[in-house]
Amino acid sequence: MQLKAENINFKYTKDKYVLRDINFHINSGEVVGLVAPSGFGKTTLAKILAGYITPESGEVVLEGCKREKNGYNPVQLIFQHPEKSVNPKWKMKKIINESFTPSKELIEAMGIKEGWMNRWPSELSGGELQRFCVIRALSPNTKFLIADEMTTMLDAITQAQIWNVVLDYAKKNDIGVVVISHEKALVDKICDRVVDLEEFKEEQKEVV
Ligand SMILES: Nc1ncnc2c1ncn2[C@@H]1O[C@H](COP(=O)(O)OP(=O)(O)OP(=O)(O)O)[C@@H](O)[C@H]1O
Repeated sequence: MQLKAENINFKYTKDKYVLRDINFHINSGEVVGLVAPSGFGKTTLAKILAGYITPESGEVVLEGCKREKNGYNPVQLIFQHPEKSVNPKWKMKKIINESFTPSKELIEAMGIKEGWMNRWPSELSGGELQRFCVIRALSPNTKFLIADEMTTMLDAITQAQIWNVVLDYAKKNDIGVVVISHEKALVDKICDRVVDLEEFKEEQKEVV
């Protein structure tokens, strides 16, 4: 299976392209880094790959898998700030079971404590909450995972624990993982290959 973005052009405002003729692909089971300086459009490309926003031109193709319009999204996106991606009016028990029931082993490996299940999102730390958001994205129907600065706000131990679980799960389930991070050491350590958006820089020009 392959997730592919071809000749992507996108702009938020009419006078400046954020993405210009961008090509990107990832195969099942691959771990691919997506790097570039701040503001280069990494998050924008992540949202396009996940189908959250539509490019002005170009195409995103998910080869070998059908995307249901109102069904589960096989391309899951995890953001840096977990508090923005959970319903504050739901308790953690409901949040973690939103799309599937994760196994006890997975919950334990992620370091989630039983006592957290009855809490509201506002009663957990950022690292505790992010563990829920990561597990929630590891459904059997997930084919690709886009981790957009997923562990940037967390301490080194929590970061390592979460990545160990994600990479182990991805390997066992043949999931492709896109790693968006400013942490070069992390990208170099876990990625099979790295795509640098800066290499497309020459083509990201102001529209006259
Ligand atoms: N909703 C929006 N409306 C207008 N401009 C936006 C919007 N979202 C992002 N931008 C702009 O688009 C550009 C790319 O933003 P994006 O978040 O994709 O970059 P990034 O490479 O992920 O940055 P960072 O590494 O800082 O997270 C930035 O100049 C940003 O200001």
